[in-house]
Amino acid sequence: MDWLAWLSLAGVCALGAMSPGPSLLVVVRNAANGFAHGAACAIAHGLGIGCYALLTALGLGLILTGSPLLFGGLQWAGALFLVYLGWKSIRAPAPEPGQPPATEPAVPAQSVASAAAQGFGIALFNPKVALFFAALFSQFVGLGQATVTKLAMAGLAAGIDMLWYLLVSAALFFGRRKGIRPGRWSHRLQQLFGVLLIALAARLLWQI
Ligand SMILES: NC(=[NH2+])NCCC[C@H](N)C(=O)O
Repeated sequence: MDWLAWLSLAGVCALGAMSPGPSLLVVVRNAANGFAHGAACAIAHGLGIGCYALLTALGLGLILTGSPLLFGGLQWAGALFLVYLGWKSIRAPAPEPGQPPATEPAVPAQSVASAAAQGFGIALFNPKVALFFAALFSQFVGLGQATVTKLAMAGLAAGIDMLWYLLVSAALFFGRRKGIRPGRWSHRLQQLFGVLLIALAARLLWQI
């Protein structure tokens, strides 16, 4: 993989982590119990993402060596799914001006360990994550690719997710004190995510 491929992988992972969904909800709800809860949830979520991403990269590698034809089919299905995700992100409705962002009730006060368990659990059971990594990695796994490359891909995805949700927890903790709220920028980021996903899928067409 060249540096451009690594860069686009990192960009899509970052925007994937930033897009709203069940994982964000779980981190936000746990962060409402305090920074330690949010951080534990974020770190465990990142670890869950790492396990998932590694299994997906290794699995795709096995499929590619066993049946290149099946892999080709998966790669196309993955590209179509990325276009679909991208389109949905671009078309996502903007928040109404002046409307306060939905505030999530905190989960009932519980231990930091239980916050971590929730983070790990949602990474494994969030259906968006499974499809996302299968589609994304099918665009980057190649024949004869070293296992360490796949490990690095999974590590990159896990690290980015972890960092993002740690930032979210910190922003919620400090922002709540200062009364800062996430604004329109999250909508713009989501649209940028959409464009990047479609560009990535288009790369497959280019390679033929
Ligand atoms: N890189 C990823 N797709 N990470 C998983 C998080 C997905 C999404 N942000 C959610 O909250 O559900």
